[in-house]
Amino acid sequence: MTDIVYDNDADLSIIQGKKVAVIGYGSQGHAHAQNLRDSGVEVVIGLKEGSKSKAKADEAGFEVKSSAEATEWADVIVILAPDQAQRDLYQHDVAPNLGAGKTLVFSHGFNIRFGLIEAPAGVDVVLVAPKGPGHTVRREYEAGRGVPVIVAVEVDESGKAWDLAWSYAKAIGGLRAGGIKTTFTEETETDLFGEQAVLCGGTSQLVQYGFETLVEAGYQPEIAYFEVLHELKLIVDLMWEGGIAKQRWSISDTAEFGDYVSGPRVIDPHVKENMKAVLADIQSGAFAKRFIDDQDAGAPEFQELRKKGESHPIEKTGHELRKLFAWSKSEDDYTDGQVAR
Ligand SMILES: NC(=O)C1=CN([C@@H]2O[C@H](COP(=O)(O)OP(=O)(O)OC[C@H]3O[C@@H](n4cnc5c(N)ncnc54)[C@H](OP(=O)(O)O)[C@@H]3O)[C@@H](O)[C@H]2O)C=CC1
Ligand SMILES: CC[C@](O)(C(C)=O)C(=O)O
Ligand SMILES: [Mg+2]
Ligand SMILES: [Mg+2]
Repeated sequence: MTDIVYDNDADLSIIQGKKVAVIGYGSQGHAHAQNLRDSGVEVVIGLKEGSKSKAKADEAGFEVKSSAEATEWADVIVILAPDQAQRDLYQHDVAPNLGAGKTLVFSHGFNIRFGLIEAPAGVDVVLVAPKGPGHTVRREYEAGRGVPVIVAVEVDESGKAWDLAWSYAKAIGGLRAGGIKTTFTEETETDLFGEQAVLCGGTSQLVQYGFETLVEAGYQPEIAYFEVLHELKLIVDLMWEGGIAKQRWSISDTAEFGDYVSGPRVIDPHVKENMKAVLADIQSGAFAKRFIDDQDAGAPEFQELRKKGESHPIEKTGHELRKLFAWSKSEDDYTDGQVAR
């Protein structure tokens, strides 16, 4: 069994003794910044000129500097801008202000693994990657729990990079759930695979096909939505609590038998071959190149795919239905006022 690191194995005072700049105040950025601060760490936020996020960081009571000033001020610089923005941000604002003895922290290894960022000599480079969305990282911390983290050290010039990384992981709440050692390569490739093949890409496509199949057969879209999307969370919650076995224990025997006979008809062995092809594109760098080249060109492919996803009929059905839930809060709270985003 892999060693799992918990709160008692890490020294919080290490990160409490550092000045930390969190660059980016989005999903991960706001969560790391607020959890660090609640753990007694001195934090400033680094943002670009005219940033839309500045108001939120101000409202939360943080000092906001330019990314360059924040990097110059800090001992520990946490790069939590979007992956596609990190290369330019690093070149223009971070690198010129990175003195020896500082530490760079990432939450995803993309830019290091694919050679888009190369830290200078004298700088430690570490990864503390929560295995969950940033808003959950904050929510769990506030609830006295945490989201598991995986932790890596790419460069350990100081000889103290691991101690600092575990201390940081503890401060954001990750070691309440547990931390596992990894490498930048393992984190990057498994994270990209998980989100593309199963968690985001695979699941979204499965749900859309399920919805389309029922609606095209003449069933009501609202009932199709409940069946393939709403209830998915309730089923996955059981898997999360006790594995696939607990989910199968809770459902009816009819559902369990259908699971065994029809699951492999839908997700047949070709799907595993497709997954292997997706993994190969991640490992070779083909996916990273496609993503970054598109971003460099103004993201035409990304924008077109996003628009197509947003206009799928399941989004309209879901938007209307969720408004009717008694516990529903405005979707504007987490979509910046836009439907489905
Ligand atoms: N989202 C998640 O839950 C997870 C993300 N990660 C990793 O965490 C990192 C951050 O991702 P995520 O939180 O999704 O990012 P977001 O897209 O939520 O980050 C947006 C933030 O970055 C700011 N930003 C954008 N460009 C720059 C720039 N050039 N300089 C400074 N700030 C900038 C934005 O400012 P503005 O408002 O002005 O645009 C905003 O504050 C990535 O490496 C990602 O892979 C890892 C695990 C999970
Ligand atoms: C599953 C998507 C993710 O990898 C995450 C929330 O962990 C991401 O990049 O946002
Ligand atoms: Mg990811
Ligand atoms: Mg992830």
